[in-house]
Amino acid sequence: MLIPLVQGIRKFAMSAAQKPQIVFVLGAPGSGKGTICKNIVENYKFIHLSAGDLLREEQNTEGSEHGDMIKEYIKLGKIVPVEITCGLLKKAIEKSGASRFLVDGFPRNQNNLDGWEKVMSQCVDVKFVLFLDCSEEVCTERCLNRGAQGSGRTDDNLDSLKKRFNTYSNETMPIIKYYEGKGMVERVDSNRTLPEIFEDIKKIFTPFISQS
Ligand SMILES: Nc1ncnc2c1ncn2[C@@H]1O[C@H](COP(=O)(O)OP(=O)(O)OP(=O)(O)O)[C@@H](O)[C@H]1O
Ligand SMILES: Nc1ccn([C@@H]2O[C@H](COP(=O)(O)O)[C@@H](O)[C@H]2O)c(=O)n1
Repeated sequence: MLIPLVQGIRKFAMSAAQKPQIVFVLGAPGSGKGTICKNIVENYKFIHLSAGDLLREEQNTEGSEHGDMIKEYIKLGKIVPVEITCGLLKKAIEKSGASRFLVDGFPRNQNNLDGWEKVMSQCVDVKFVLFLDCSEEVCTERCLNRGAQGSGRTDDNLDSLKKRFNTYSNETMPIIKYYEGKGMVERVDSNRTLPEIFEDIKKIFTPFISQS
């Protein structure tokens, strides 16, 4: 049975001023989402929630009814149904009780977005999308290096990466464009070195924190 998303929603209902603030972090596989989120957490008061990490954790949880399905989806670079992913995110947000979250790798497709809006839009405040824009060539090299360095990920190989990039272009880019249309995207060129990227991150997050 899928995790019931509405479970506990009453407990989670809050006044507008108290709603947790969410920044979505999107970009191609290997664009640096996890690395840059870590840097943001070190410098600003955010909790980092990676949808991919939560799914990998669920996949490895003994007795999980979704484990086998998640394993298959990850290897094929396919997007897991939102009931599972949003359920994991919601549970982590509620459990943390923090006020600011970086939600990394979500929403990845229209199903993710619809499921999130249905269940979360009343309880949280999505502030903007941090879009890490990076070429496929650079991203592929980074993921293959990560695999060679022993990431242990089943999808850091050329075959899975091709599929992950197809999913990114066909399903995730339209979501980024949707948020762009709403004037909610902060784009950072993440082909560059980490110090260069962190300079841009500072320019986005310092004013955001001081205004919010
Ligand atoms: N700007 C950068 N320059 C060089 N290497 C980088 C840079 N950013 C990230 N890396 C390295 O590239 C690899 C992928 O980075 P990271 O895991 O942060 O990407 P990601 O977008 O979270 O990937 P995924 O979507 O596959 O989980 C890591 O090994 C990381 O150390
Ligand atoms: N919203 C999401 C996020 C991730 N997945 C699956 O996990 C894989 C790895 O994600 P990373 O963010 O760690 O690269 C991804 O390719 C998907 O299979 C998902 O289904 N939904």
